[in-house]
Amino acid sequence: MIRIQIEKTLSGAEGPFVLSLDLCLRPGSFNCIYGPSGSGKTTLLRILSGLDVPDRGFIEVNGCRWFDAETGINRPPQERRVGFVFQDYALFPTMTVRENLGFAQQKKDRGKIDDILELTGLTALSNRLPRTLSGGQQQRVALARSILREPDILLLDEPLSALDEDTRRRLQDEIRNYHTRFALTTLLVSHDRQEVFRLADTVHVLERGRVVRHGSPMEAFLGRITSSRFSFIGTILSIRSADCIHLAVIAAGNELVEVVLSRSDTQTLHPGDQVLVASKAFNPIIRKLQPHDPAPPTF
Ligand SMILES: Nc1ncnc2c1ncn2[C@@H]1O[C@H](COP(=O)(O)OP(=O)(O)OP(=O)(O)O)[C@@H](O)[C@H]1O
Repeated sequence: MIRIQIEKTLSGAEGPFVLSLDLCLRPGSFNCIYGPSGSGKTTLLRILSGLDVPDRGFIEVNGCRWFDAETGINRPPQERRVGFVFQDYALFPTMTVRENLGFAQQKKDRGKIDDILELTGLTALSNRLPRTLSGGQQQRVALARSILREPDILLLDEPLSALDEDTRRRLQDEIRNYHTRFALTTLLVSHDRQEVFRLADTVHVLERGRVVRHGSPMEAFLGRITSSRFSFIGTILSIRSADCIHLAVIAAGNELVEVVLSRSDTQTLHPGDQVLVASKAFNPIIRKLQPHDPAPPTF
């Protein structure tokens, strides 16, 4: 169990505010911190990894205090078993893939590196330098490196946000597989609701340093546990008028859909807005796609 009870005053763009958290992460759980820019998400990850220090509180990992403001305990980063994956990969540019992985190990264990290279599909790339790899391949190396450390907690700070949609999806599946296979306790920071839905068991919605909602992604984002309604979250790409109606083109994952807007919607909605598209009377026909099926049409 990981218990985090901390406070830290931060200097926000609109003045100081307090990052004040009381979180309990179950072993093997996949947790997400979701919130707007500047709400304190990265600071939490920095505090957990020992790169930043809270003003008050404690962090306890599997019964061991990593930080305790009262007793003065503050384990340095190298004594915390943390795997940290950033958006920008943070690989050593002059080291090969294998050397990057070897650097993460305290006791060099070539067999284990071979296993993880195999598992992450990196064996054929093991002697390449990071700059010769695609973004997705580099991030796979960063993930492999963080798993090799056998972390008590895996911290993922918007790890996929620089990648294209297809690569993101593939790596989301891989992250979830590694999380399960290595029985990791994972804390993901993400801006992306679809990513949170795909990956997280529990989401904490952070606003100006405080958790304003938490629960399953369904509970936290939609305020309900189950529903027969059809709904998805997407981003408005454009709004146009055709004859007497207004139409919004909305991107949901890789798909584009066109939705009719009411006149009042056109005054409050703008391109770039994230929206929930829902239909109460939805009676879909559903069929499993086969490998030989053509790609579904986009509208
Ligand atoms: N050590 C610190 N002391 C005081 N203020 C800080 C410190 N570290 C970060 N801040 C401020 O706290 C606020 C939150 O920063 P943080 O990077 O945690 O936000 P975030 O939610 O991760 O944002 P983004 O999504 O844009 O990365 C920012 O205004 C930042 O300038």
